[in-house]
Amino acid sequence: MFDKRLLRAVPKTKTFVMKQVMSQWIALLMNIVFTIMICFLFTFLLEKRLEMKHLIYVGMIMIVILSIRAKALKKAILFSFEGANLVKKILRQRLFEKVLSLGNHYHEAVSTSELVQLSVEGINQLETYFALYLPQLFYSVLAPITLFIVISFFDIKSAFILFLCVPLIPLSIICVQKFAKKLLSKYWNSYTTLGDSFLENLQGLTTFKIYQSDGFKQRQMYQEAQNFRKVTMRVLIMQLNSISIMDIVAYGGAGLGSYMGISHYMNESISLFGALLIILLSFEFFIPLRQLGSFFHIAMNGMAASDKIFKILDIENKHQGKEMLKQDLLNIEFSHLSFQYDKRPILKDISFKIQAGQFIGIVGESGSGKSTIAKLVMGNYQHYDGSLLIQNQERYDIADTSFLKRVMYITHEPMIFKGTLRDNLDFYHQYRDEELYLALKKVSLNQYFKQLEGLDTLILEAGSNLSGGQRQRINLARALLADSEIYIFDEATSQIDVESEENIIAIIKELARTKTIIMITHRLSTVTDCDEILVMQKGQLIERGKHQKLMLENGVYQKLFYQQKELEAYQG
Ligand SMILES: Nc1ncnc2c1ncn2[C@@H]1O[C@H](COP(=O)(O)OP(=O)(O)OP(=O)(O)O)[C@@H](O)[C@H]1O
Repeated sequence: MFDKRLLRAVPKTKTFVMKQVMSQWIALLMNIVFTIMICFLFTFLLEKRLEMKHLIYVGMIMIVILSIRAKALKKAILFSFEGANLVKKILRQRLFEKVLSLGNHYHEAVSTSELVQLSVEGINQLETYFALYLPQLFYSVLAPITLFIVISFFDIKSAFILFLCVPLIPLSIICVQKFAKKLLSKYWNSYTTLGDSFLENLQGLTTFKIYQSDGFKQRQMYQEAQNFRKVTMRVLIMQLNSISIMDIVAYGGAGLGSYMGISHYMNESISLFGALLIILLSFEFFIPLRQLGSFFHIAMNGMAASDKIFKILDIENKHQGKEMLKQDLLNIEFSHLSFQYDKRPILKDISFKIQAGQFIGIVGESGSGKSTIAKLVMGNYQHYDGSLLIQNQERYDIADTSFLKRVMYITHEPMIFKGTLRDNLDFYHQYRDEELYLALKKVSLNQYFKQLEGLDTLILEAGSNLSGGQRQRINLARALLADSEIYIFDEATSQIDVESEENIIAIIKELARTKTIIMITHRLSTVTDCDEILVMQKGQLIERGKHQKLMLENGVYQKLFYQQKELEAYQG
């Protein structure tokens, strides 16, 4: 009935649960005393023995009892709130740390939308598990035992019968649990699938509109939404049915208790006071378990989410390199390196060396493995054969923190955030305005932004108020400010206007005088000045050398170069 792993995941929560149970128990004791006082008053009233002094004493005791009860309940709510907050904080932190440890390739293990749904709604649902269900579970054991002891002083038979009925509720919960677990797992799958499609369809809405397939996508999503609705309804039906069974047990049991109290009074085996107490307390007997049943269904939903959360937490971490790089310049050496994605060979026996300060071009047909080379250098993948050395140390042994602050990876998808231009250029607000303007000048954007609000110009989400070229130039200005040792440009000039492309290529060539540059590109005309060009084909390094040398070789590079020249002349 409770998930040990969840408890182990947040051990500190035990204290809050225990404190909450104790507060609820104190409230129950006060309830019992309150009921005894009521029974006392009624008995005296019915037996015509009630006097003013009784009313005053009982009234005073009741005020004290009610104030203690209110305080205990307030404390219980407070502990529940604090415990829930702790659980949410710790679980979200653990998920966040997990994603960080998986690195920038976390989405290969878990989709972003699933992660968002689990860390927001999934963990919220777990709040009910820790704050309501778990304390109620312990309280539901403690409360009937306490009531059993109290009632047994007046009528041991009734106490036993009531006590025997109590396990019927947990039994019905256990019966439902197995079925509910499967159903809730389906519910979460359907929920995250819908979330994935929603996010993807929203992002691709313009593309669907252009291809006039938005109607088709809408129908697909409608179907997924219908599936989600159906499974939600099945969950609700299951919950309602199970609550109805628990109600029958609870009210049936309380009715039985009342009947026992009355019949034992009628055959004079108990006093009027005892009979009244049994009738009133027999309802108390079942309330905690009945409430447990209601919490159980919401908690089950949280438990289903927790299965998914643990699945993410269980993903094997990337090997964390610990070696720190020396201050010396960084050389990169691939030696007989082979790499596979899902057993599909992508790079085959690659060997080359990049000396610090060199300008290297990597070219080749689409899908030949160029970006994979860059990603291996960035440490995104570690399961390669052969070796990849940086300063003569294996890449996977090097601490990312030590390497990544000395290398910059610029792709054709610049990440631009909502905020000011300054926020986008300078995340930590560490540069002076002159430095920021100098970087903007290098990418020919200073005049443009000066006409607007300068560094305070507001940039919309994903840079939607900028052109593709402007976005990439801001990205480049940010990279220039970082003043890294190695710059990797991966198709950084594709998908932008000619003016921006020329500007960026000129900057890269200027940068190549002082930095190590790896330029991955389709456009061979941009790598003619390189110290070495690596030509890739189907995962193999088939040609290498300077432009002039490769042009004399009558190979793939030369062929590609002339093909592109011809195409450019035709377009021009
Ligand atoms: N995450 C991935 N999982 C599985 N296969 C992948 C993954 N990323 C890339 N690939 C495959 O690896 C091969 C090499 O991809 P890579 O991106 O390195 O090629 P590329 O030469 O940079 O291509 P392009 O010039 O089109 O960018 C491709 O066949 C691609 O389908």
